[in-house]
Amino acid sequence: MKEINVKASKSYRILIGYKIRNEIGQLIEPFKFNKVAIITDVNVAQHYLNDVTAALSPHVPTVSYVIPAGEHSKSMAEFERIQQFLLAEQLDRNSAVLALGGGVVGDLAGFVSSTYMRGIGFIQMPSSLLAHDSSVGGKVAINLSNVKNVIGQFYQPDLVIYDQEMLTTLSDQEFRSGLAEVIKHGLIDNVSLLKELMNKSKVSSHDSDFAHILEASIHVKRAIVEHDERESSIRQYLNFGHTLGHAIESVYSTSFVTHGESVMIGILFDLYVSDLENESDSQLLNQRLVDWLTTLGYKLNVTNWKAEELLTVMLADKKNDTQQIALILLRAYGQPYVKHFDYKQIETLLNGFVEYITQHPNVKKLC
Ligand SMILES: NC(=O)c1ccc[n+]([C@@H]2O[C@H](COP(=O)([O-])OP(=O)(O)OC[C@H]3O[C@@H](n4cnc5c(N)ncnc54)[C@H](O)[C@@H]3O)[C@@H](O)[C@H]2O)c1
Ligand SMILES: O=C(O)C(=O)C[C@@H](O)[C@H](O)[C@H](O)COP(=O)(O)O
Ligand SMILES: [Zn+2]
Repeated sequence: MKEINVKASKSYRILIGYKIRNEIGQLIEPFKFNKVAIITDVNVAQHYLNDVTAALSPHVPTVSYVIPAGEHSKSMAEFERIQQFLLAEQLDRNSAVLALGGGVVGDLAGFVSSTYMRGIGFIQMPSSLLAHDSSVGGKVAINLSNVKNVIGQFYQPDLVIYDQEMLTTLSDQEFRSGLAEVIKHGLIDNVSLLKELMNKSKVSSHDSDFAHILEASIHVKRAIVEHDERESSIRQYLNFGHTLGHAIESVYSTSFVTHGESVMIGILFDLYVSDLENESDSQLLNQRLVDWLTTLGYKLNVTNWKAEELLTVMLADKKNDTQQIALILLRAYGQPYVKHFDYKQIETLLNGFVEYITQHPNVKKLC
């Protein structure tokens, strides 16, 4: 079992290993919770709820609540239903919520645990690759209207338990979604991780170097969170690709686009703008990068660019200041900075990007 320690306002351990879901009972014993409510979604429940319940219940009274899978569960309605459940099950301040699932379950269950009785115990058991990002750092949230994560908190977990075996049941599309955040971490902070990834035409959880890649990616997140837990400065870099990415995720939500796939297009947009700002001959957004991402299966264009709707959503981004839209840009790989633009500038940049990406013959359309 590997261990990574996060030193934030609350310090906690991230434990990573094969089949460690079966050890969850012993692992949470030191916390002496009087009851644990497992929150999971239907897909994850089908694979892993029995195992986790069986491992927990000899150690602590355990109840479970299963939500529908998908982003629409990060809602006020689902938030309220879980709060009602905790109340009915008589959880108290010595109890804990255990999020067994991907980023949706983690964000929602984390927000519930941060608000129920003004905050109870919170254990993260990430089940998707993407959740190597979402389970670390304490951002918990739900969506409102079409704006992502607009109601939320910074609420660090007590413990993160990452059973790598659970990644083997992820679909290719969901794996690719999570890999986008790994590539993001490489681009903003760890160029040797990026180089290692770019030498591969396929990334799989069965790869011999996968554990190393996963840990390197978690370390990027850990280090940034430790430095700026509440996003007053460099934590914004973790939002690389997310200004447009979140807008794509919201505007095309009925087309089953994942978070990571949307963010990957947002990353290309941020690189496109970076190149314009840098005025250098070497292009960060280049044919090699586009070809590599296409080989990995990313679809980097959309059929019908709804520029006005995307811009409206971008205007509600949490990084904005007085209607100035923030983008995370790179001076070079591994050298991020933040720059604000007005609506008209972003509109022009987006039109230019659409023209650029549409010229690439092999680029597929996400939706
Ligand atoms: N809090 C943060 O710091 C942070 C970071 C990144 C993303 N996010 C949020 O995370 C969410 C995306 O997370 P996600 O991609 O994990 O989505 P998700 O939780 O919806 O999981 C993706 C899909 O995979 C299924 N799944 C999960 N684990 C599985 C497994 N082991 N086997 C089979 N199926 C499995 C789920 O049921 C779901 O259908 C978005 O809402 C995003 O905003 C939050
Ligand atoms: O942890 C962070 O900080 C991030 O920005 C990580 C992102 O990958 C993640 O999608 C996060 O949920 C975005 O947060 P938001 O504050 O932009 O809603
Ligand atoms: Zn993200």
